[in-house]
Amino acid sequence: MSDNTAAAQARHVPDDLPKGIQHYIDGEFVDSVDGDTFDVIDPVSNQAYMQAASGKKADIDRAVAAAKKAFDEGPWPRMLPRERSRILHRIADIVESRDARLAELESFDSGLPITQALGQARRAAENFRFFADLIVAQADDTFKVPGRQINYVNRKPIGVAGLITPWNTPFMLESWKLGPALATGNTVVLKPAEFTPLSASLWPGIFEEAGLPKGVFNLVNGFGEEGFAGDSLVKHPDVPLISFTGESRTGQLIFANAAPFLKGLSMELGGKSPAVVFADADLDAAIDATIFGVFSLNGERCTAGSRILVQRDVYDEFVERYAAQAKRVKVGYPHDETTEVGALVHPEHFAKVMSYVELGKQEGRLVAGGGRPKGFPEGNFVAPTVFADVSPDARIFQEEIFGPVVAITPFDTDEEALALANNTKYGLAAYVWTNDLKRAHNFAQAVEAGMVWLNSNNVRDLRTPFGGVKASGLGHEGGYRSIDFYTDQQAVHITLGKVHNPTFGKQEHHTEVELDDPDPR
Ligand SMILES: NC(=O)C1=CN([C@@H]2O[C@H](COP(=O)(O)OP(=O)(O)OC[C@H]3O[C@@H](n4cnc5c(N)ncnc54)[C@H](O)[C@@H]3O)[C@@H](O)[C@H]2O)C=CC1
Ligand SMILES: O=C(O)/C=C/C=C(\O)C(=O)O
Repeated sequence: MSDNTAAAQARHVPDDLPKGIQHYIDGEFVDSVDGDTFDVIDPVSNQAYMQAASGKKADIDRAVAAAKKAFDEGPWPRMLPRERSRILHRIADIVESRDARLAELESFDSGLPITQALGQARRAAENFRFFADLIVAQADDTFKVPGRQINYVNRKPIGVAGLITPWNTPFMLESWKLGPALATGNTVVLKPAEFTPLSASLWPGIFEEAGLPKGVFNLVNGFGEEGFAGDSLVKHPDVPLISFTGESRTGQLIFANAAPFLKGLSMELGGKSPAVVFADADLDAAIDATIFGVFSLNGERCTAGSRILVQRDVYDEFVERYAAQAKRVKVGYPHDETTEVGALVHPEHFAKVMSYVELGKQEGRLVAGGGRPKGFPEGNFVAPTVFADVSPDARIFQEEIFGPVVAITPFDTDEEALALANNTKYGLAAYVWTNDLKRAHNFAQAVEAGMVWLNSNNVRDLRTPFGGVKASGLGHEGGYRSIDFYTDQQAVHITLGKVHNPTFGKQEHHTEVELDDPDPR
């Protein structure tokens, strides 16, 4: 593709792009040991705009060795939570102060609309600030026990955490893991998604400026497959923890590869979440929220409400109004502040989403979109696409598309709505629209989803857990669940008074412990 194409002319290339993207190991930017690189492309022109270092086992070995040394010998795990918290707050301040630049780079690299990329950059700062506060507020359990014992929980950082992240909102999802892993005193090796390495290349500067000690944060770019960076991180014996966000089938592979090492695993995986609209719902609110729920972040969002189930009494009205609104969603260049849906991340992903759009034309009734939008002859642009009357066994009802494509299906009764909602291998999120309080809560109790939003948009307080059930994940991140994942909780039992030893082997009667040394409470 030449530079004269419409897309190449329309794209906005940020000033002062780095010359190339390197790894960052033990406080230094470095190339791959074998010198290998890969092309990084922008999704508007699909042209390579730079090269990134392609990490393999040797690079992961170097990064893990640096992180292990920083853990075994460095100050980070030994600092008081308050001291680490100060550095994390500084990181949050720096991220906030660079939000516009971060958004510009993220939007250019990933195709996310600039206004949404800005929101995600601010959410990344919030993640650091939240864990900076949480680690100081953390109260560990202490119990007074009969026999003048005290039992308490000693939380300890675990070691080198391997963090493997996807491309849909890269910087923010990296912060999701970096915040708690660092707050709790671990050291890390981050392996960002190969489609979108640009924003991650800003972490080293941010961390250095905030005063994070050398070796605590390490970054290895590259692919996930066997022998490459992701796989090598999972199989490294000195990495006891892997926190992974990505596709369910990648999660299964990582699970298997980590099994021989019995590693701690946190898995945030795919989704095909239902949005259930009952006839008594506030339809205006339900339509606005379900439009946002599947078309924001270009539809490349794990919690997308990509199956909308609508009660038959309002089905025709809903479909008509929904399609009309979907047609008004503004597709545009990612850097344009009025854009609501930008360009999908990569031509491979674009081809996948387009293949589902074509399949949908056989499996459902196309009522909006259906392919490349007018005015965008190149680049990874897909018009917001709506299929109605989709049967529950259709592939577009069952499979995660991860793009701006939604399937709408009618139902009659509450029982049918629940059965349809649960009729998928995934269980990440569910959204329910009804004005009947009992119905809403009963549905929430029964639906197979890690997160449920009732008459509500996808907004999560950082104290609540994020995670899925079934093929959508294993474990939860967020709030104290993240602190639990990134720490060992050692139970310590101590006797303060007289020790009541059992009399085994002394030919005496074996008696119950006597409380002759009363607890002074
Ligand atoms: N549940 C959640 O919290 C979220 C889940 N996701 C899911 O992420 C997916 C989209 O992201 P993708 O980047 O396409 O996922 P992916 O699974 O293809 O890749 C994710 C990361 O894993 C690495 N990887 C691939 N194979 C690996 C292996 N064998 N060993 C170690 N690492 C490996 C990749 O290089 C990348 O960094 C969607 O399924 C989406 O639902 C996205 C955001 C949030
Ligand atoms: O920060 C959160 O609470 C949610 C993030 C959600 C996504 O990244 C997603 O839905 O893809």
